[in-house]
Amino acid sequence: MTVNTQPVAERPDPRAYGLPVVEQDQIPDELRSLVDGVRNLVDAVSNTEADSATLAEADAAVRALNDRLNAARREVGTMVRRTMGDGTDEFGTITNVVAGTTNPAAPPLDLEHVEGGVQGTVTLNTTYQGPPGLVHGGWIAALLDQAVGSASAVETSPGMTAKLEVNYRQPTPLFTPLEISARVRSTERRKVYVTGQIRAHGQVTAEAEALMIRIPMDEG
Ligand SMILES: CCCCCCCC/C=C\CCCCCCCC(=O)SCCNC(=O)CCNC(=O)[C@H](O)C(C)(C)COP(=O)(O)OP(=O)(O)OC[C@H]1O[C@@H](n2cnc3c(N)ncnc32)[C@H](O)[C@@H]1OP(=O)(O)O
Repeated sequence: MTVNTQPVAERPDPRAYGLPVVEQDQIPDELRSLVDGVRNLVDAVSNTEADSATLAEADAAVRALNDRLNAARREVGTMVRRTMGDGTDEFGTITNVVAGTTNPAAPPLDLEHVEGGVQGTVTLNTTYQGPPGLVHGGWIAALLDQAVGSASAVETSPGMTAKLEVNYRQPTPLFTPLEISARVRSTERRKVYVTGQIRAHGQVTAEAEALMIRIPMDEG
């Protein structure tokens, strides 16, 4: 197996695949604020014990807003280009369910490029609950999938997850800063082997081994 974690200079431009690209810093502040507000709304709706009249009023207001916002929608597959801490660019779908900038269903996860991979911190509320007070195992896998995919993309080039094995070592708590990290371990042709971890209070709660397959490019 060849070990080569040097960044690949040639990166696919999503525009070449017919996908629109939005620059991260061109997303209006009003939209960022709305995303944050709706994230809080999801948490509020999930946990409310408000009376029926209040619920009916909120329901009508939300439905009216849906109609207004749906009057102008982005294309499915719209990508966002963002700069990861050290100046490295990353493309991702703007609605990516784990890290999409405009997706209120995505936890506010910003991964930064570090030597050999990525890392970031996220705190999850009850929207991501599985067992009482704990993060759902599917979301733990989703966070790790995003981290290994992102590490592979910035250290080599973008790809798809072919295999993801998750070990759940300890319960992962809600309302606690979680450190997410991933490192590229080795590469072999289009195969990229990546490991990932989630830590709470410095202890590993979940870890993953993944195989990413890079999107084929003109490299023989
Ligand atoms: C277009 C846009 C351009 C811009 C791009 C920007 C993108 C964003 C970038 C960055 C952000 C990153 C954040 C994302 C994170 C989340 C990722 C996900 O959730 S991905 C969704 C879940 N995964 C799937 O749905 C995959 C479904 N499977 C497939 O599509 C195929 O099976 C695929 C692509 C994985 C492989 O298919 P093949 O036809 O391309 O490749 P073959 O020729 O079969 O395999 C190549 C090598 O890999 C091995 N391989 C393939 N699959 C394997 C497996 N499951 N286990 C072991 N080896 C496998 C093969 O044995 C072969 O190895 P040998 O080079 O011959 O040694």
